[in-house]
Amino acid sequence: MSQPVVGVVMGSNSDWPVMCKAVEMLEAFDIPHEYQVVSAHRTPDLLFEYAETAQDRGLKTIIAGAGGAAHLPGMLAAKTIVPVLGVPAVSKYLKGVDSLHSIVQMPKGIPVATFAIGEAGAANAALFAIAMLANNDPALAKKLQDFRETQRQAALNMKLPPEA
Ligand SMILES: Nc1c(C(=O)O)ncn1[C@@H]1O[C@H](COP(=O)(O)O)[C@@H](O)[C@H]1O
Repeated sequence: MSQPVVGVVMGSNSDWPVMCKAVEMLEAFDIPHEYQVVSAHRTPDLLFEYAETAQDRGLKTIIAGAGGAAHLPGMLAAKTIVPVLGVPAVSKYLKGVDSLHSIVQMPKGIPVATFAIGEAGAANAALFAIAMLANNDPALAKKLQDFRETQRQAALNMKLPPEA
């Protein structure tokens, strides 16, 4: 795959069941991407290096997922002007509401675009990154329109009650 334009990072490999939904979406749209564990708490030096090199390495967006005291997206945003899309991971005890509140309440001046808790948030963060890339890529814009159309048809074809 060519040089990554979207970076997907997560605080722990325990976030993978959520964050793989972002990776799967990027793969479905053939977006060059990379993914790895980066933690503001456990690997702060790596976080700084990741953020400081992101723009020069060609990343156009970073999707960052973390749970609990989810400082990863905000600290990345503090260190780079590459747009950061935050995904609240589902946490064990507070079910991701803690992650959501940690990510969404950024101080004025350092934005993190915050998505829904869990799998839908991860998939939507990837779709949002794709939509931003599609602004300058007509072929990708067409793919995104086709995706919407497929989804629309699937909803129109839904039967009630749902089949088992
Ligand atoms: N929130 C963060 C950060 C961070 O914000 O940098 N680093 C790890 N974590 C989170 O800790 C949770 C538990 O991690 P473990 O399962 O490894 O104990 C994960 O959801 C991770 O995102």
